[in-house]
Amino acid sequence: MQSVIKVDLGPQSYNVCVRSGGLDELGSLMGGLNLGKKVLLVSNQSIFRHYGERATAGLESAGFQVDNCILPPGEQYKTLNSVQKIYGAALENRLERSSTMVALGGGVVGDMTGFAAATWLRGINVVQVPTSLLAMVDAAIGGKTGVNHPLGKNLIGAFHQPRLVLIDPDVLKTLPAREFRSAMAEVIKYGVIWDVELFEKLESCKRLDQMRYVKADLLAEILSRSCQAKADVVSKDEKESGVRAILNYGHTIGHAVESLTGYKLVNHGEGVAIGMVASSRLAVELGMWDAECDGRQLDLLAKAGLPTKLPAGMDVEEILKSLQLDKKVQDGKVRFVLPVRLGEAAVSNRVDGDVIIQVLKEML
Ligand SMILES: NC(=O)c1ccc[n+]([C@@H]2O[C@H](COP(=O)([O-])OP(=O)(O)OC[C@H]3O[C@@H](n4cnc5c(N)ncnc54)[C@H](O)[C@@H]3O)[C@@H](O)[C@H]2O)c1
Ligand SMILES: O=C(O)C(=O)C[C@@H](O)[C@H](O)[C@H](O)COP(=O)(O)O
Ligand SMILES: [Zn+2]
Repeated sequence: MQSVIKVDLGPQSYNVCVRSGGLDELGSLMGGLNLGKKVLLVSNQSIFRHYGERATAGLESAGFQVDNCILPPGEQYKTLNSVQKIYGAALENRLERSSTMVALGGGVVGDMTGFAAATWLRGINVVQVPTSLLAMVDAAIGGKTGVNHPLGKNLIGAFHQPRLVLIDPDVLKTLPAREFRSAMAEVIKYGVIWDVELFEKLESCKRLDQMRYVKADLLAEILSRSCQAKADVVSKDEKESGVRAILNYGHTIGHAVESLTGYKLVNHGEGVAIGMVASSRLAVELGMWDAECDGRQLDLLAKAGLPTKLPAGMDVEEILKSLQLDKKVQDGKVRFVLPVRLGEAAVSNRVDGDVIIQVLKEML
């Protein structure tokens, strides 16, 4: 599998390179990009155990001087405290303004490394080497970086575009099944908001809950269509002043569920799946989207093995409070991304609290 997708942002443009076995070529691909000599490779313990040696060897053979910073795995560590550890490693290894941080990992490593790179010395280079399907199709592309606040998801962050995104799909062979399922939420998201053909392809696949049931050609198509959708949207609106907000479909309620469950019980993709079910129902209530499409989305999420109900015991009033921390809130009013028709979504501020409560109660 080999393809290149361009994120078109004028002088800040970069490529998303999809290459089987590409991990070994990390150094040579970075070699032509004027990225300085020093590299800080940031990863987590389990990913580094699998892939750290190969990434380091490739970088060193291309002439880079490599140090590393290994963090504990898990969304609960997506904190300023972990970023402080990256700063510590940057200081210890004397990273310079021309140096580069390389994120080798899932979205958690990617978001934190991107944020550390955005802020260290007021901004140094970052290269994203996503290892989870979710990070490949979404998190590594587009330059949103950041960490969680104990009360809210991604409340601290910056836009900082990578210089290169290198996807080696071969590393997915070690990805746990639950993480494959979570990523399918973001893939289905692209189908609903942007790419109706992708949605229909997913519908035609019998099993979507584990990678081994998905044919290699469909997996390749899922990967490239998703990266293309993300690149298209980001290229139109880098900093979410318009159309980019649709990438937040399912995230308003999803983020609330993630943070209220302590970033442990429900992972990102699962939160997004729950949020997509809720947003779709809200859109039906508002007469914006038909019940048949709502049903098709629900079936697809269920087929992918994703949750479609709120976790037991969740307090609807607490969710409502948490929604106020969403970054799309404008003049104190929560705004939702709602589907309009398959392949199209829009931001709405017409959703009243009582309808949200009704929909959430039905999802308990
Ligand atoms: N910046 C963005 O645009 C954006 C987009 C989507 C999601 N995100 C963020 O990404 C995060 C979720 O990302 P995620 O789902 O990758 O979670 P994650 O980074 O926690 O990775 C999930 C788990 O899979 C493991 N893992 C990753 N790759 C592996 C591999 N190849 N082999 C074995 N294990 C592997 C990780 O160690 C971790 O335990 C959330 O914090 C979310 O907010 C950001
Ligand atoms: O790239 C975007 O824009 C997105 O919204 C993609 C989302 O999948 C992603 O989870 C993002 O981190 C959410 O951003 P936030 O601004 O709601 O924190
Ligand atoms: Zn997301």
